[in-house]
Amino acid sequence: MRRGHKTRRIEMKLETINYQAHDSAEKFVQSLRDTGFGVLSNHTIDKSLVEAIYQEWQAFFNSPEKHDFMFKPETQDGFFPSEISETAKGHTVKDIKEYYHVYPWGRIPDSLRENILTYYQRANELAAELLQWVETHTPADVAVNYSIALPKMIEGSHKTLLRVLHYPAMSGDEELGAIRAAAHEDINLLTILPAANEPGLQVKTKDGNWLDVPCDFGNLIINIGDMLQEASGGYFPSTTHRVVNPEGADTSKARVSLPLFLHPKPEVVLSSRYTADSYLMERLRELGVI
Ligand SMILES: O=C(O)CCC(=O)C(=O)O
Ligand SMILES: [Fe+2]
Repeated sequence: MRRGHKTRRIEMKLETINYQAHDSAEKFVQSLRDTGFGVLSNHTIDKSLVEAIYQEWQAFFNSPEKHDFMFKPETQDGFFPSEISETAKGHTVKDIKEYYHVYPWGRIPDSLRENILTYYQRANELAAELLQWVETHTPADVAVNYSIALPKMIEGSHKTLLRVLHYPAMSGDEELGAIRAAAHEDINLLTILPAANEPGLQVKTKDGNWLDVPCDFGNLIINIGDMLQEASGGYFPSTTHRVVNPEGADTSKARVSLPLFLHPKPEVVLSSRYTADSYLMERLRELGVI
């Protein structure tokens, strides 16, 4: 799947919302409701910290040291090489990516600890605030179904996952049909993602077109995952997205990105059908990573 069909910009547009504006909460939640995505500028996450993380982790992925941190299937922390990385739900070809799962309790290379854990903490603080925005702007008839307040669901959670993703430069012998990240939905409540160092992220609109997500460096991209869709009875849509391959001169460029997947504590009730734990286990089995 190459970038064959043109991205159209008509029916839907992702507005960038100024975090500092007086009506930012309302606008942000409206954007999540309409598109599954919200893009924030002027937020509290330091650009230079993100830049430093991109650089030092790119060097880590280019070094053989990564193999000393091979992930453990029981705990899911550590390095996931491209040979075993995800195949998106409903797809057969693996994504062209490798990644590292950072948990504060997990293994992290010493030289990378400080920046990544600082980021983990700051991004989680902002995330709690954004979940409060969502809570405040959820209609009462939807909010009655939240088993506890949304920010409470992630408070003290050991499951929230920071993934450092490395999409290598294209080698030319990628598997036919493989892309950097095939179309998928995220599993968790919300995903917080600083704009990556290269473009490629696209979101699927209601009428099936692919739209580029604004990727100005310094933007923060937030999207709804399946757990929030489940907890809100479908009011907040978990929107399909993907990362397309670069073309032309850009094929020689690697891409690094840093999604934080907010996961509730395992015992949190999402709906009459699922707890956070039962939901996650079902999805990880489908992904073939457990
Ligand atoms: O790399 C990106 O920009 C997005 C990655 C993503 O969607 C994911 O890992 O779930
Ligand atoms: Fe995703």
